[in-house]
Formats: sequence, C-alpha cells, structure tokens
Amino acid sequence: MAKINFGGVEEQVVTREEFPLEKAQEVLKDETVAVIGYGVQGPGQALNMKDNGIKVIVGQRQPSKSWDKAVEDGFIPGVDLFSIEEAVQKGTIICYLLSDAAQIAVWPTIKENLSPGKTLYFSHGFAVTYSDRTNIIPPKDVDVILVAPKGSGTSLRRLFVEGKGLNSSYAVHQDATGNAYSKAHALGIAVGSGYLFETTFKKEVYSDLTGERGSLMGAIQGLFEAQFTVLRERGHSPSEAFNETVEEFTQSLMPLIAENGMDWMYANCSTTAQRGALDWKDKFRDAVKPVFNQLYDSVASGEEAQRSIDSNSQPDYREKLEEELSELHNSEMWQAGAEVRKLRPENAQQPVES
Ligand SMILES: NC(=O)C1=CN([C@@H]2O[C@H](COP(=O)(O)OP(=O)(O)OC[C@H]3O[C@@H](n4cnc5c(N)ncnc54)[C@H](O)[C@@H]3O)[C@@H](O)[C@H]2O)C=CC1
Ligand SMILES: CC(=O)[C@](C)(O)C(=O)O
Ligand SMILES: [Mg+2]
Ligand SMILES: [Mg+2]
Repeated sequence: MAKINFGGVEEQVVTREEFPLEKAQEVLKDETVAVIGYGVQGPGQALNMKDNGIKVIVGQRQPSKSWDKAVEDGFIPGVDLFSIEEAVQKGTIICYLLSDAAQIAVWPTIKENLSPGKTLYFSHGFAVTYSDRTNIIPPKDVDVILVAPKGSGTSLRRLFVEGKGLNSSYAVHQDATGNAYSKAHALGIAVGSGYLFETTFKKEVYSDLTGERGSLMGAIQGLFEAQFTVLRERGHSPSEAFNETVEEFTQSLMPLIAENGMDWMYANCSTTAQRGALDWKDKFRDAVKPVFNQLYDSVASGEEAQRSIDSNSQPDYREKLEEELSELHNSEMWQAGAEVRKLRPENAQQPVES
C-alpha cells in the first residue's frame, strides 16, 4: 500500500499502480460476483466489473424498471440475470446493492443463501452499523467487506467510460477466510475506483450521512436557497439571482476548486472578491458549525438512520419523494436554472431560418 501524507497525517492508500487491474482479475478469477439490485450503484458497479473482465451476474426482482434496465444494458435473463434468490445461490461474492431500506426487507432471503466461505459486500456501512435497527447480522463464517464509491453510481460509470475513476473507501468487518482484504482491494479496483482509502463500516456511514445531509447535498441547497431568496427579496431578477448563486459556481468557480484548490480559485478572482471572501468565510463557518454538530449527533444517535428506514420503507415512498423533488424542480430558483442551462452555448438551439 502507498503511504500518503494528507496535509500532515499519513494514511495508507491502495492505488492502481500497486494494485493493477491484472492483480484484481487474478484475485477474482474463480469468483462469480452477484450484484443484487440494479438501481443506481448496481449498474455502475456491474458494468464496470464486466468491462474489467470479471464474471458478473445480476439479481433483481421482477417485474421492475431496474430489471428492464439490466436487460437493456445487455444482461440476459437465465444467463447472467436472475431473481435475487437465484443470484445469491449462484454468486460467491454477493454485492448487496439494494436501497438501504430494501436491504432490511430482503435480508432473510440473502441470509438463507449465504453458505460458509462466501463474501458479503456492501457499498455503505449502514446495514451493519445500525444492525440494532436493521437486524442485518451476517453469519460468522462469511467475509463481510465494504467498497463505497464516493459519488453517484452514474458518475462511477461515466468516469470509467471516460478513462477516469472516482475514489472509494473500503473496510473489512469480518475476515472469515483470511482473504477479505485482498477481495476488498480487488473489488474496489474492479468496480472502477481511481484509488481506495481505508475506513470502518461505522466511520463510512457516519461521514457519508453527514456529507450528503451537509455540504454535498442538504447544506448546499440550503445555502443556495438563502442567497437566492435574499437577492430576489432585494429586487434582483431571477436570472441575475440564479447566475450569481448557482451558475457561476458550477460552471466557472467549482471546476477551478476541483482542479487546484480553493486558494487557486481565489487567486483567479479579483482582489475585491478575494478580500470579501476571506473576510466573510469565517462568519459563514461560525454560523453553520453548530448545525453540523447537531447533524453529526443525529447521525451518531441513529436518529437519521431510523428516519430514513421509516420513510423509505413505506409502500408509497417513491410517490412522496417525487412530490418533494417536484417542489424543488418547480421552485423559481430551479425553473430559472432550467432556462439558464438552455442558454449555455453548448445547449443553445440552432437559430431557425426564417
Ligand atoms: N445511489 C448511489 O449512487 C450510492 C449508493 N450507495 C449505496 O449503495 C447501495 C445501493 O444504493 P442505490 O443504488 O442508490 O439503490 P436504489 O435505491 O437505486 O435501489 C436499488 C434496487 O433496489 C430494488 N428494490 C427496492 N426495494 C426493493 C424490495 N423491497 N425488494 C427487492 N428489491 C427492491 C430496486 O428495484 C432497485 O433496483 C445502498 O447501500 C446505498 O447507500 C453508495 C454510494 C452512492
Ligand atoms: C452519492 C453518494 O455517495 C451519496 C450521496 O452518499 C449517496 O447517494 O448515498
Ligand atoms: Mg450515501
Ligand atoms: Mg456517499
């Protein structure tokens, strides 16, 4: 493993250099990887592994949109696409990629078909860490590992196709065979990760739930909404408010942060902007830090997990979710956004000849 100094703290990292794809293929050569669930992570991981020469089968309930998608993506019923039960029986490594709430409902079927020596793989520490709420307690005679791509399954696939790779964290919860670590490393590389950093199931789920509720998804929408609303209330047009809140961030400034860090983005802005950003960043940090602590406490107490289990186990959770998402979609800010996106030169319609 490579030792990397992350800002003063040394960590072990698995890179493609010391764990190349050929090594992953060698570790997995006698394995059949059963990807259970073909929602968002399922397709990304299954297709990347398949393209990387790993024997992959898919287990998915039928009829369902996800089953149809698996067929569209080239999986053939009875050949490499099966019911969940059959796929677990045929697989030696079971990638449990149902939604976290569905994992609870389907667990008895998985457990029944997990014979000794098999590997149970998760992409989230949720099921195992909150086992008092999920009742998912793997038998002692199987390996239990995690590879959690740090991003959407959609990006995992897109970046792989472009020859790039998302990073993933990995962890071993149970090493029954003595080979759990090499399987975790091999699967991490096989699903298309750029590199792997080590974690535990608990650390993965605590940081992941904090991140998605916080700066990655929840906090960012809250922040955008607050600024957009203030600009609108102070008489700015929707296009100006949207451009100054979201479009400039995603199109101009965020790519610069991604490329070379915040200081470099600041360095490429005006001295006026730099002065203001440096003065105001601490005020914003101090305002939201208590909220982040509240969030972390709610994650650590299991409250967030319980809320997610309760709401996502409802039979009509999809309909309710669609309602909430369409509220966002129809808000003035994101309606303005839809128009702004259309006006990007690369999206602009060719002028119609008169
Ligand atoms: N969505 C993402 O990109 C990411 C997801 N993860 C983790 O990966 C795992 C899978 O997540 P997603 O791909 O988002 O799942 P998802 O919400 O897309 O669902 C996957 C599949 O579960 C099936 N399903 C739902 N309810 C079912 C039930 N009662 N019985 C049988 N099948 C059922 C659906 O048909 C669907 O194909 C989760 O542990 C999640 O936390 C981790 C990183 C990112
Ligand atoms: C994409 C990802 O890693 C998230 C946001 O944590 C998730 O979808 O659960
Ligand atoms: Mg998550
Ligand atoms: Mg995540």
